[in-house]
Amino acid sequence: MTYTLILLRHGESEWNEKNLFTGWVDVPLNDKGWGEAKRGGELLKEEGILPDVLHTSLLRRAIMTANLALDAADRHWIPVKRNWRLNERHYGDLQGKNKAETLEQFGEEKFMIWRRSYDVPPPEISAENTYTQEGDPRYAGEPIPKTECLKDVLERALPYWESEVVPDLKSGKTVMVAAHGNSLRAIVKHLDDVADDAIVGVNIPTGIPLVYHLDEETLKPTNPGGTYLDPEAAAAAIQAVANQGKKK
Ligand SMILES: O=C(O)[C@@H](CO)OP(=O)(O)O
Repeated sequence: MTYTLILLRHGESEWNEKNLFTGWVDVPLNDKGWGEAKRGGELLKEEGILPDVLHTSLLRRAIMTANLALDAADRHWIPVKRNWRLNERHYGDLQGKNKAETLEQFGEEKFMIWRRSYDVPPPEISAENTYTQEGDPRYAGEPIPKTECLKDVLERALPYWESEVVPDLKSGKTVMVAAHGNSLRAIVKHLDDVADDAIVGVNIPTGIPLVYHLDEETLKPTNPGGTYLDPEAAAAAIQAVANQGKKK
């Protein structure tokens, strides 16, 4: 027997469109993102892969994507758990900065290390930065990072995975996790045992459900890498995410 897990990255956001580093900044979906989210839900319905429980981050682009997708799949009524541990990677001082301009300013090597390396975080955000999350009530009593590398994201996402997601999977529920490019890369790294230096090449497209079937004993995928419900669209979108530094 296998358990079913659906990973869904939020649809395109206003800052994805503007090519800005986003991180914990709570930006809304754009019109394209709304469409992607609905389409994601339609794909779930067409394939008959229907979530029984939803886990989301505390950011509206993931929350709205899940709402729109579940509505399209007639699963708007399922229980929801939200947690900051599923938030996007905190992008430190890069939050709000243009990706192409950052690449130009610092060069491709540093840009790629900050963006995709496993264990090198971008520079820390200062308390005066407009895009700090200090004082945001949704994080009251929680440690707000000043920056994070993917390793940090994995270390804070894993306790939530183990304590909240795994029990839902083990109870036989089809679990949907609606989150972000880098928090989902962390989960994919964990599931697929992706090596630290290979995770640099993993990009997650917006709004296309990625379905994993997990062995009931090991919780490891019987379909390594997962299965995108629209593989053609996913391949094109993965390339677009990889190229993001290159467009203004
Ligand atoms: O800006 C961000 O927060 C993330 C996801 O959109 O970007 P990147 O793909 O560059 O890590």
